[in-house]
Amino acid sequence: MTDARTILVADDDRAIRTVLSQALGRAGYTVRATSSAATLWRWVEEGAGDLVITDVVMPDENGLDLVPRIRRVRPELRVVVMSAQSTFMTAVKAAQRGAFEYLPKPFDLKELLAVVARALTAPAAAASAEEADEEERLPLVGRSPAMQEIYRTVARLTTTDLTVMITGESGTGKELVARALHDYGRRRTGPFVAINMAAIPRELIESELFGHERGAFTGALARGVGRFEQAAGGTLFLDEIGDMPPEAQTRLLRVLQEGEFTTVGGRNPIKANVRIVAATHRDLRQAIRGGMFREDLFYRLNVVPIRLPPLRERIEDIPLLARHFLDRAKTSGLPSKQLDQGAVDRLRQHAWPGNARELENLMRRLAALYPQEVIGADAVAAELAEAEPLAELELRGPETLEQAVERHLSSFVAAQKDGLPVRDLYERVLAEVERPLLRLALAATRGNQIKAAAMLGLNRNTLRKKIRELDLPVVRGLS
Ligand SMILES: Nc1ncnc2c1ncn2[C@@H]1O[C@H](COP(=O)(O)OP(=O)(O)OP(=O)(O)O)[C@@H](O)[C@H]1O
Repeated sequence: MTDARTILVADDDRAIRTVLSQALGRAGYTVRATSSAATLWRWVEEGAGDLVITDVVMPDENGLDLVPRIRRVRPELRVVVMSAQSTFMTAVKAAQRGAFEYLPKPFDLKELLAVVARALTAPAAAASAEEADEEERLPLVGRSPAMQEIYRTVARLTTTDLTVMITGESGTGKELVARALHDYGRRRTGPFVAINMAAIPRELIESELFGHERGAFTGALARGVGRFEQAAGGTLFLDEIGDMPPEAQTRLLRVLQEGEFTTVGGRNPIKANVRIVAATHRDLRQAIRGGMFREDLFYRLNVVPIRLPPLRERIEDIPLLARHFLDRAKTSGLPSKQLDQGAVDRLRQHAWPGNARELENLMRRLAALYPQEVIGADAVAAELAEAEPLAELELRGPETLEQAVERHLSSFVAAQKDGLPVRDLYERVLAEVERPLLRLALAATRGNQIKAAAMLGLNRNTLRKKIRELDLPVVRGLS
């Protein structure tokens, strides 16, 4: 190492200044620490320091506001922002204003030292500090360490166009993260176009994605613009990518490799100008092993993976999320409600197989159905029990669903003479289960597909597709 690098630290908390000075000093750096933004600014203007570490909330000025000013006068001077207000917006603002890194407090000293080392050695980027004064509307809620990690990743990605693959169980917020990547990213002035692979008939996916020429197939009466073209200059969100049929996968791979595409039935290549964000609740590695998903496409899409943890792995987020969903319910016209401590405790005990979406639906139901303003544990327990008839059903009765299915299947297999039964057995058996299940859900909700989808824990588009595939009668106007 050449002569010691100097680090400027600004934080109004003396304890933090001491800890940082000691840790950085031990690591061989020279440290100048102050409690005020004004002093930090003076040092910066004087040309002192090789790196800045600043807190956000200081008595005289907000550390985040200082970042673009520092970047303007000394573009080479990197700034690391620390904050105890570890919300999504702090992370995003820090990134958008040109901070090198954002550290939610409390942080680990080892992590801090690693960030400092990177900040002092990373090659200069051509990033420009851009100020965006978006209102404090939090698109993503939750302060668990797992969500903090996601905020940091999303924030870092707002200054790039890298392809992102979001995985997570249904209802964990994959679409929300995709939107945040767009809304706070470089392409935010362009369109955000979403396409759900599970909701479109397989034979139409390619034309939906890439468009088609007039007469390209029966029914193609006019030229159709595909989502790739619609999303030009913006973001294309490929939802349920694990459900993409093989031919479409091959075509998508080619587009990603070559940066251009042709419409179905067309000849002239069109330049692709989209940022791709893909999402799936499936285990794609398993799909690859099973020959259902192309490995080369997976690696093209999985440039930056983001894994959204299920809600049961971050129960500390439940109170904040519940509050957030009650507020949302109120904005959409439902009465204002609060949860008492018992209700919150009851929420924490639930397993949340439907994740944030299940919690959101529950909060809407509570807001809509319960007259009292403060909701207690009993109401929550009653609604949770109501929402779980299937789980209970399986435990009750002389025969479980699984046993019944097994009994039917065994006699079916035994009836096959040489032991090797018909083709498509898997699909056929699943359809046998899906058909009555969907029929029941539709009957119970009097044909209301939105409610039936919520009851089943399915995406509305997925339900619609299944109704079509299984040829179920659609009864309208009942509700
Ligand atoms: N961290 C969060 N903060 C606030 N709202 C959230 C959060 N996570 C999820 N939600 C809300 O929960 C609902 C479900 O989220 P979303 O549709 O993004 O899930 P998903 O993972 O895409 O689900 P699926 O795989 O079933 O399509 C949405 O209404 C979303 O706004």
